[in-house]
Amino acid sequence: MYLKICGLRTAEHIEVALASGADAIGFVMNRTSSRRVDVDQARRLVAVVAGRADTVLVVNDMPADEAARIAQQVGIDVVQLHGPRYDAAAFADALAIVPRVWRATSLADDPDLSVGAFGEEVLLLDAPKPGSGETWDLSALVERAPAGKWLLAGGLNPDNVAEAIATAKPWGVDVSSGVESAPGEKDSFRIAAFAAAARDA
Ligand SMILES: O=C(O)c1ccccc1NCC(=O)[C@H](O)[C@H](O)COP(=O)(O)O
Repeated sequence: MYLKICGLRTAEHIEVALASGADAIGFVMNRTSSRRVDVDQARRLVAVVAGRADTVLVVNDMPADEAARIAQQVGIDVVQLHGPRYDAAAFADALAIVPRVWRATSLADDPDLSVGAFGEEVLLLDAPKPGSGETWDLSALVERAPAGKWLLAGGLNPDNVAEAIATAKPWGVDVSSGVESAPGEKDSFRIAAFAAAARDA
């Protein structure tokens, strides 16, 4: 079970996530997010990860090519284009700069659940409002879960992730709010508990 912990902003919580078995560390560059980091912060945090996991730049209000250039500049492995504003041309713009792009969407926004539809390496299926901690009805996935590398996200937490995995049978999971003690404030114990619950699912 591939595990992404998203919205990290401190070396302390990156180390906890890595020690807990995280395969990916997400950094958010969204103007209004409580988890946002700037380019200099991202550069420093990438150095903390030091190749021990995939690093992911998460954007939804920035042009795809700008996000790709930032990722290339600071050494982030993956660009996660989040939401319906990113069409096939946007993915092509990003892929012309970096080799690894992920597509994040919701069932409401995009009925095309085929991994790779826009050249993405991984498809992330999320609640309609990203980073909100809101859960969504996974029953629609029981018959329509995609084949290949896809991440389940949206309102996951240490208490519900095992059931979510059993229901949707994803390739991996992604979490942000569910491992926080307050908006933007990651909680080491919840990170470890989430990772253990996902691993044991
Ligand atoms: O996390 C954010 O603040 C955010 C803001 C704007 C666009 C995307 C954002 N996060 C994307 C992610 O990959 C989150 O991990 C995912 O939406 C799950 O979030 P949560 O429901 O809080 O676990």
